[in-house]
Amino acid sequence: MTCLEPTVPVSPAAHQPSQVRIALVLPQLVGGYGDRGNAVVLVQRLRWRGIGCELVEVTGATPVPSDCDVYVVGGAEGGGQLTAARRLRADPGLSRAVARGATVLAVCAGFQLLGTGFAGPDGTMHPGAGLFDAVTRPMPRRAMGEVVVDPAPGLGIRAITGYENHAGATRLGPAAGPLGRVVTGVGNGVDDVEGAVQGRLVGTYLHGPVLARNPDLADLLLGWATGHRLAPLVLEEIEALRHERLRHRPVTT
Ligand SMILES: NC(=O)CC[C@H](N)C(=O)O
Repeated sequence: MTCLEPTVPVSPAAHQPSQVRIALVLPQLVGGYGDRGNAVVLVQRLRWRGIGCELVEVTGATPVPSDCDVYVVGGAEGGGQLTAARRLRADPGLSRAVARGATVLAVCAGFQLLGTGFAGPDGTMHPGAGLFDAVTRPMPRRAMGEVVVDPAPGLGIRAITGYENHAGATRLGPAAGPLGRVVTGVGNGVDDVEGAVQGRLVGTYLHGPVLARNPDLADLLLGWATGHRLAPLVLEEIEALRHERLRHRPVTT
C-alpha cells in the first residue's frame, strides 16, 4: 500500500501523510488492457500537486475496504469478469463505500459487472453488483477501435478519447445518465451514448488507459474524491497526444 514512484519531480509536500486512498479493485481478475494505469494516473496527478495519497491494491485475499476515496475497476475477457462479479456481489465493501459517497471508475468489464446484469462469454446472463442502473446484453458484432465522445455538458470536461474492444451492449436505466454522446465508435451500442454517470460513479468502455488520455476526467474524479476543484495541471505531452487523437474529429472542442 504505497504511492507509486513518480517519473517527474514532485513537490516536497507530496511526502505528507496519506490523504486520498485509491483502491485498485481485483486487478488480477479485471485489470486487462492496461486499465490498472488509471489508478497510476490518479496517484500521479495527486503527487504532482503535492497531495498525499495511498494506492490500495485489493487482490481478493482480504475484503474490499469500504474506506477508500476512489475505486478503480478495469476490463477483462472471460472468466475473470465472472469471478470478479461474484466476489463483488458477495463482498459489501464497495457498495458500502458507494453509499457513503466514494468515487468509482469502472472500465468495460468492470462497468458491465457493476451493472444489474451482464452477458458472459457464451451469452448467458449473470447478475451484476447492481451499483449502476445498467444492463449489458450481447451485441451482434464486436466493437473494436478508436472512440471519441462528447461528454455530457454538466461534467464540464473536454472531448474524451479511448479505444474499445467489447462484445456487450449496455442499456442504461433511468437512474444512470450517459458519460457522453458517441462521435466516433460504438460505445454502449445503445442510443449512441457512451458509458454512464450515476452519482460519483463513472462507467466507460474506453481503454487507453482512459485517464491517461483524458486528464480532465481524471481531475473530475479527483475533485469529487477530495471535495474541491484541483489546481490546473497542464502537461504538454498529454496535450500534444490529445491533439493528435482528436485531429480527425468532425467537430471541434
Ligand atoms: N474489454 C473488456 O473488458 C471486454 C468486456 C466483455 N468481455 C465484453 O466483451 O463485452
